[in-house]
Parts: sequence; structure tokens; C-alpha cells
Amino acid sequence: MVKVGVVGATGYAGAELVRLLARHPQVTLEVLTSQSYAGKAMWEVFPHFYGVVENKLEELNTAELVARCDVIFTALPHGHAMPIAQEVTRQGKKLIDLGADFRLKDVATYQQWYKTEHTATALLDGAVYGLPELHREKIKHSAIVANPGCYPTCTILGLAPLLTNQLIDPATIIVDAKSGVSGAGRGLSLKTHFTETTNNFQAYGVATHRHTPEMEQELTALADTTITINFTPHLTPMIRGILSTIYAQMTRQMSSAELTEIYRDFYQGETFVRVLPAGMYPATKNVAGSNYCDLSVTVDPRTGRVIVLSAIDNLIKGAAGQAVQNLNVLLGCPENTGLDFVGIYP
Ligand SMILES: NC(=O)C1=CN([C@@H]2O[C@H](COP(=O)(O)OP(=O)(O)OC[C@H]3O[C@@H](n4cnc5c(N)ncnc54)[C@H](OP(=O)(O)O)[C@@H]3O)[C@@H](O)[C@H]2O)C=CC1
Ligand SMILES: CC(=O)N[C@@H](CCC(=O)OP(=O)(O)O)C(=O)O
Repeated sequence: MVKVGVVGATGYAGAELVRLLARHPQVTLEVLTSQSYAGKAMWEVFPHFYGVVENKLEELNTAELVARCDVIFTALPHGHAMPIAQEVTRQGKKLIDLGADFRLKDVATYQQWYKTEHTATALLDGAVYGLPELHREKIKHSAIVANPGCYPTCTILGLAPLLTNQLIDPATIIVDAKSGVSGAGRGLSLKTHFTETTNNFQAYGVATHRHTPEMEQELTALADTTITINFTPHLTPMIRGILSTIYAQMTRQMSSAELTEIYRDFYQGETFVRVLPAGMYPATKNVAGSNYCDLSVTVDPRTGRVIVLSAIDNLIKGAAGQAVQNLNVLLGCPENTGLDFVGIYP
């Protein structure tokens, strides 16, 4: 059995990770940490774990945590995974970081967008962007896996076949994305409280969201040419889910059916990417509670633009499920181990 630690087990992403890892056949939950609830049982904070997860929440002691575990997951605000990563590499263990600390390869870009000094820059080169559908081989051999952000997961999977096959003008990409409120985490804030979010639908981070450089980095690598995008996230009054609607100008004429075939070829053999048949469109309800990313692709012959729809559960394929998928890649076990379920409907 592989001993794992979850740092930040009491956040939405961390708790979802604990739920998945508790039923993973190759894993023992060795350490769960919390800064606010140390000393309490996990089920005292989250009663849905009563009778299932017996672990007590512990204060973070980095050296001891790393010594006790084979794989460490960090589900912390950005900036906090860096010292843990240093210790993980010192002790020759593995880290899967659900935050943003190792996603951006360029230090100046990280510091500009996150307004935080990067204190583990020597580790950036060795870290791999943990989108298994694109970087599986590198993930297998990496000590640090940077689990992607939720919007980037949804968007990059939606655009990868188009850019790899040079089917769109890369200067014309527009990403219009909507997220449920759990994407903002469990901490209390004006932005996420009930009366602000219910019966409301609003954009935020317009032209300034931190996921923009992350998407641009990965899309640029796929296209082999510098890509800048327009990305507008929106908050919707639901708990889970992201739907990205992505537009771009096609560089050659093609029908929706032909393009759908290209997507099917690109994602052939991928358990967690479902390219929907003509006439079916992704919806957050169809992926909620599962590790799937559902995609549809439609060409509008009047404008020559393609419209990609991409849906995920932000807490699963956008965070905890993808982290478990990355663990499975590291362990060399089937990627759907511990993730072999469909979503919850309705
Ligand atoms: N929510 C989502 O959909 C997604 C989240 N992520 C990323 O995952 C990470 C966790 O997000 P999420 O679960 O939503 O956040 P939450 O706010 O729900 O949880 C944050 C966690 O970090 C701990 N924490 C907060 N501040 C500190 C600190 N100063 N020192 C140590 N621990 C701290 C909290 O501990 P305690 O409860 O003990 O105070 C809690 O366990 C973030 O980097 C986020 O960006 C990535 C993709 C999607
Ligand atoms: C609805 C909402 O607020 N969503 C979050 C997405 C969080 C996420 O994916 O986290 P990282 O910080 O790890 O990139 C946001 O827009 O910041």
C-alpha cells in the first residue's frame, strides 16, 4: 500500500481528495493536516466521513509528514506548497500540488500574476504540468506534479485537438467560462455568500484572471506559436461544475461531423474525455461527481468559427479527481483506479 498525506484536508479540494483516496485500493491515508482543526477527527469537521475516515487532523510538520508518506498532496492556497516541495525532493518522495505554485514555468509570470515571491525556483524545471491526457509520459517520472487549475483543465482539453492539428487561427481564441461557487473554496467571503450568489450571474476577473497565463503557457506549447487569449470567467449559482464555451476562427472549411471525428481520434483511449455525438452538448450536471470532461465541437458555416463546449466538475476533473488520476500515472496502475464511477444525477 502507498502511504499518502493530504495537506489542507479541510478545504473543498482536500476533502474531496480524502473522499476519493479513502476508497482507493492501493492507498493508505497516513496523514491529514489542517491549520484550523488540528486535533479533531476528520469526521468531526465533515460528518459525511463518519464511520469511514478515522484519521485525526494533524498540524503540519513538514519533515515528519514527508518522512511518513510516499506521496504528498498539497491542497493549500498558492505560495504554501513551495517549502513542502523542497522537503519532498530532499527526501526523494513525490508531490502532487493542487495549487498554482508549480504550474507556471516562468518565475516572473508567476510573481506578476500571483503577487507572491517564488521561493523554490530550482524545482520548477523538474515539475510537470499534470494534465495526464497531454503529459502522461513526463508525469510518470516526475517528483513534482503541478495539478492544473480547473478552468485550464476544461479549456485546454477543449482546444488541444484544434491547435495540435493547426485547424484554427490561434489569435482568435475566446474562452467564456462559468463556474460553480465551490471553485472559490470553503473560506467565507462576500463574493461567495448566499445572497450574493443566489439569483445572480456575474463575470469576475475580466481580463485579469490568474488562469490566463496558465492556459496560454499550455496552448502555446501545443500550437508551437505564442498564444494570447481572451478569457472571461463567470460565477453561477450552482455548487459544482464548469462549462467553457470556446470560440475560434477555423483556418479551413470543415463540417462539425468531420471535426468531431478528429476529436475522437485525438482522445481515442482516453477514459476521462468523452467526445459527445452530434446533437449532444456538455452540461455540468452530466459530469458532476465524476472525473469526466465532456466535449462537443460545432462549426458554424455562416461565420467559419468553431464552438467548443467543455464541461467538468471543478472539484473532480478540475482538482481532486485529476490529482488521483496523476497518482495512478505515478504508480503505474490503471488511470481509473479509484475513479471508476459516473456522476450524480439529478
Ligand atoms: N475549489 C476548487 O474547485 C479548486 C481548487 N484548487 C486549488 O486547490 C487549493 C485548495 O483550494 P480549496 O480547497 O478550494 O480551498 P479552501 O479554502 O476550501 O481550503 C483551503 C485549505 O488550505 C488550508 N489553509 C488555508 N490557509 C492556510 C495557511 N495560511 N496555512 C496552511 N493551510 C492553510 C485550509 O486549512 P483550514 O481549513 O485548517 O483552515 C484548508 O484546508 C488552492 O490552491 C486552490 O486554488 C484547484 C482547482 C480547483
Ligand atoms: C469560482 C472561483 O472562484 N474559482 C476559482 C478557481 C480556483 C482554482 O482553480 O484554483 P487555483 O488558484 O488553484 O488555480 C477562481 O476563479 O480563482
